Amino acid sequence: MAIKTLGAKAAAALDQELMSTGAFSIDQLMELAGLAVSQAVYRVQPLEKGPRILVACGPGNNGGDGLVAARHLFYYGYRPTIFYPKRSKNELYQRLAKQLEDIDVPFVDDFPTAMKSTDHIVDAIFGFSFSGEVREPFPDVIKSLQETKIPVTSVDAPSSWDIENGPPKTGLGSSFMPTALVSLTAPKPLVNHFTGRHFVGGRFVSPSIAKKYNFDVPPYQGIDQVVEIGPSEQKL
Ligand SMILES: NC(=O)C1=CN([C@@H]2O[C@H](COP(=O)(O)OP(=O)(O)OC[C@H]3O[C@@H](n4cnc5c(N)ncnc54)[C@H](O)[C@@H]3O)[C@@H](O)[C@H]2O)[C@H](O)CC1
Ligand SMILES: [K+]
Repeated sequence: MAIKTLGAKAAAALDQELMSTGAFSIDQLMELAGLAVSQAVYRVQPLEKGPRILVACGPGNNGGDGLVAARHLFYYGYRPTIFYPKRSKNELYQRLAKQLEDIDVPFVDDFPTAMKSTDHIVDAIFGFSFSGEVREPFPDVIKSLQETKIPVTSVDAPSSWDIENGPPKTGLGSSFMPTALVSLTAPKPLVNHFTGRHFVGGRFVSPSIAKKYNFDVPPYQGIDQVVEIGPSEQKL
């Protein structure tokens, strides 16, 4: 089965549709997206492989997914730490951060130092609204992600990759290949350049919406919020 992809504009339109005619709130979508990410991390980084998870959060909804995933991971028994250098004033993100502070999940300012004592990294910096050159304060973070040997799970997109065209041809991000990627709702065209473990999550898309946007709802099993897509299915 070949997987169909969803471009950046279509992904944003689909999000809007879920929140308008679909009657979902952003909180609901983000909670389900973050839950899916936490389940993918549980598979890539089982607790016995090390419980310390550093979650790098960007300023938008991709970062919000990271905050939600960190909370679920805490309740699974992991020890998350949050790097969240550009905190949004939006009330939703403030509540997500407070929920983590209330369970004593640490927020750190120094990413390279935090990397020295983690077993896994979640890249929730940029998702489908990323474009152009990476701006401050994130270039150093992307550089660290592309150089590290610590496994990285990226949320929706490897941060710094172009949503349609994948990694930059040269320079920052050009050799960033995360261990795992969790595509939310549907894979974006960048997956054609991705060679790691690929999960699809976001088990809230109705059959009619999937049909309208011309992608397949993956075969979720049981109570799973993610499906791992095999290499043969990656090829378009
Ligand atoms: N469909 C779903 O299943 C859901 C997906 N969700 C997640 O939401 C993101 C998309 O969120 P959005 O807020 O639109 O944008 P991003 O988080 O990707 O980034 C926007 C943020 O980043 C800044 N920015 C953009 N480009 C740059 C740059 N070159 N340098 C620095 N900063 C940049 C921009 O200014 C914004 O502040 C999607 O991928 C999913 O992860 C939702 O949770 C809902 C359900
Ligand atoms: K990301």
